[in-house]
Order: sequence, then C-alpha cells, then structure tokens
Amino acid sequence: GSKWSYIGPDGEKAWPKKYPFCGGVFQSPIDFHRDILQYDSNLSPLEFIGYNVPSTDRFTLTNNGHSVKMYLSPTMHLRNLPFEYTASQLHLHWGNRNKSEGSEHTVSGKHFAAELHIVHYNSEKYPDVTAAMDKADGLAVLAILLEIGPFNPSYEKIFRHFQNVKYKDQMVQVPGFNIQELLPDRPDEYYRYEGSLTTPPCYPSVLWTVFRHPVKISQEQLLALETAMYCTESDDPEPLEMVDNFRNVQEFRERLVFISFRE
Ligand SMILES: NS(=O)(=O)c1c(F)c(F)c(S(=O)(=O)CCO)c(N[C@H]2CCc3ccccc32)c1F
Ligand SMILES: [Zn+2]
Repeated sequence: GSKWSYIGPDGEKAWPKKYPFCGGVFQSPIDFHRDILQYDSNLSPLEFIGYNVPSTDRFTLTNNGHSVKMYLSPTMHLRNLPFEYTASQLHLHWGNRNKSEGSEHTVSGKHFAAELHIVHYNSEKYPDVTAAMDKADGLAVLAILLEIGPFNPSYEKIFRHFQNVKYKDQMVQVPGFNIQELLPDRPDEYYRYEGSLTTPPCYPSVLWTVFRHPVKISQEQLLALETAMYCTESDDPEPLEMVDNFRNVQEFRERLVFISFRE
C-alpha cells in the first residue's frame, strides 16, 4: 500500500524518494499573496451540474488512512472549465485540537482551520479518474477554506458519520444531499492555478479552483474533525491519530495565480 505519511521518516520531505513527481514542478498547495495574483476577466462562474443528489442515493464515506473521503455520484459534473469534469470524491485536510490551522492553501501566509477538496476528472478525454490522474489536463479540484463560526448543518450531513469511520478502511453510507450546500458565498470569486495532487504521487495534473470566501463550521464540528479519526486500523496496538494531514506550501516562482475578482 501507499507507505507515506505526514509525520516522521515517511513524511513530506521523504516523499520524493518514492514518488519523484513530489519533488517536481507545479506542486501544490501554495500561498496566495498580492504580488503573484492577477485579475483575469475570462474566469467565469463555474456551473455545478447534478450536485443536488437525492437522499434516496447514498455516498460511501471511508477512512483511507490519510484522510476521510466520500465517493461522489458520477452524475455530478463541472461546466465552464476547458473540458467537462466529472466528480470523483471529496476529502478534507485539518490540523489538531491544539492548533486548528490545517488548511493546505494559505492566504498572505495565513492558514485557515481546515480545507475541503472536491476532486473531479476530465471525463471528456479520460474514461475514469485513474486514467486521468497523471495527465496534465486530467483533474480539477475545488477547494473550500474552512474557518470557525456558527454550527454548519450542511457540513454536519458528513461530520455526523465520523464516529463510524474512526479507523482505516472503515466505511459508512451517507444519504445524498445537495453538495452545492458545501460551497461558500460568492463561488464566482476564486483563485485559479495549475498545480498538483497534494499527496503522493503528487502528479502535476490538477487545475485548482480555490474559492475566495471561507465557509464557517462550529468549534465543536472542527474538534470532531480533529479528534475522530485514526490513520491505523481498529485492531492496531499503536493507534496513530489522523491529525495535521496537510502538505506545507510549495515554492511558486515565476508563476501567477489568476483571480476572478478585483481586490
Ligand atoms: N489534495 S488532493 O486533492 O490532491 C488529494 C488528496 F489529498 C488525497 F488524500 C487523495 S486520497 O485518494 O484520499 C489519498 C491519496 O491518494 C486524493 N486522491 C486522488 C489522488 C489519487 C486518486 C485516485 C483516484 C481518485 C482520487 C485520487 C487527492 F486528490
Ligand atoms: Zn486534498
């Protein structure tokens, strides 16, 4: 299996030894700061097709030892990108109970509490996500920055199941709901750049859309995310908490991030 982690000898500094792309070009995540941002009037609002999944459908939520991920319905896709991209899965990145600064992307050097990623693949050119994931135009990931605020009933539709996916390879069925409820206000305002998977194999295959506005979840919801899961299996004698599962920001030289909004 994938022998990499976020801490210790298999941590991110060691990734390039087994996964050469992790030491390569166009790596994600990055920091968004004023002197690399450029307004682009061609960045139109994305269209979220089929995101309103009926509650009669079920999403599989699973702990894969690195994150908690939910498989999405192949009827969900994005429009207004260079190609049509079909939803594959969503997952999260977070910090720990003493330091709720677990987002992957940062803004002016500032971490947010956590980050939700919705992974899509180019279904116009590739039959599935596995075929797409190592192609330059293969993936499109939406990133939502999470910060502390009022209780969020939409995020609770996922978070309420965390007690059933505490350990690696556990899974649970989540009733369908409108995934568009997970997006922030003004989804027409976003950062756009070409980058990579933020986990091994770190393929430079991702068109990133990071929404400008964060979404609020409560302190209690965030604590549940930071304390519920383990990277290890339920019978492992040395349980490892699943915390701080974010990659550090990567060098971003000679490149620009395009923004759909005027600051
Ligand atoms: N931050 S991110 O969006 O770059 C990103 C992750 F952070 C992450 F954890 C995963 S994963 O599948 O849960 C575990 C590593 O493969 C994926 N999964 C991707 C990579 C490999 C793969 C294969 C099929 C479907 C999705 C993915 C991912 F795209
Ligand atoms: Zn991710």
